[in-house]
Amino acid sequence: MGENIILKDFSVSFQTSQGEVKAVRGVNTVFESGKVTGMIGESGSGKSVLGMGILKLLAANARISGQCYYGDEEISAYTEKQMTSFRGLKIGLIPQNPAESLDPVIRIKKQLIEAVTTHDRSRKKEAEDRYCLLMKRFGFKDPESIGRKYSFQLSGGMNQRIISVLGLMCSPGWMLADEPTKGLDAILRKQVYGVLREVLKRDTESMIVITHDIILARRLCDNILVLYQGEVLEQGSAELVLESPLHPYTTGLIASLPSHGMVPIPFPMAERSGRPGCVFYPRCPYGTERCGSEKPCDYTVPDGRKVRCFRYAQS
Ligand SMILES: Nc1ncnc2c1ncn2[C@@H]1O[C@H](COP(=O)(O)OP(=O)(O)OP(=O)(O)O)[C@@H](O)[C@H]1O
Ligand code: NI
Repeated sequence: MGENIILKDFSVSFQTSQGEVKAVRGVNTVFESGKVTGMIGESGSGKSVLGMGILKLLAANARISGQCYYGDEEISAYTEKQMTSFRGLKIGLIPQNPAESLDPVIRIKKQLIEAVTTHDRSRKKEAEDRYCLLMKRFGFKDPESIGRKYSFQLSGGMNQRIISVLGLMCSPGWMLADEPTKGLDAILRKQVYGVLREVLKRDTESMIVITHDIILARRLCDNILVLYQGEVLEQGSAELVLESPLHPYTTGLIASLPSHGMVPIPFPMAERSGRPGCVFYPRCPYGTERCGSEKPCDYTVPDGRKVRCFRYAQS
């Protein structure tokens, strides 16, 4: 069995000229080894920052507080040097934008081999074998001829598959996939979904998937985290969270899906803004005076979910 990834009061803020932006706030969760955990939530809710925060791949103005553990190891305390050998080896990344993640002036094969040889030069032969095996598995019948090309000579779908191979080159126990289907049409979405399924079947059983695609999340994930303004408002089994949501925000998110009637979540009420309480209070149909003045914590309900809402507080 592999290691769990554990976050304790994990927060990320950015120092900007307009002041501090709190992108991720007080996240407590366990990403279970052997399971697929999905992160969902509106644009700007902090999904990518949380994912990249685990790998410490954040802009220079970012500040992390709280802890991130990989098993017993506190990786949030790692130096950049330690982090460099950790990334790729333990957690492979399928990043949001494949085109930006491949170097346009280095041939495909060279880049992919280097993913292994930067960690250990003696593994060149092994890397070559793995390259061939993975490329074939991802649908490239002739890995050598594709390997001589540059990323700009390939289609978006091909680059997406190559970036998945890149993430898998070092055989990491974990994969982190950031919006693997963003901006893709239905056919490519299906292809990427197939790739993730394949990765899960053959390479790693532990995965974090960031997505807007709730249908993908329902199909692929065992567990779900629901983010809103940098906070995890509900977490638990994907089936429970997506089929019978508890938090008013999750309920709203599901109801706003085309398949569920497209009922939008209400706009924030101006008179409720700027209060110190729950982040969702300005938009919440159940908001009470207490919600405006006090922050709820993560309440565990009998089915095992954790919900950050006073409606689920034990008396
Ligand atoms: N370098 C930065 N400096 C300042 N703010 C930042 C920086 N990077 C991200 N943010 C802010 O952090 C918040 C969370 O961003 P993030 O990219 O994690 O959202 P997301 O949930 O992944 O959205 P999307 O679904 O659109 O990808 C946003 O408000 C964003 O503007
Ligand atoms: Ni994102």
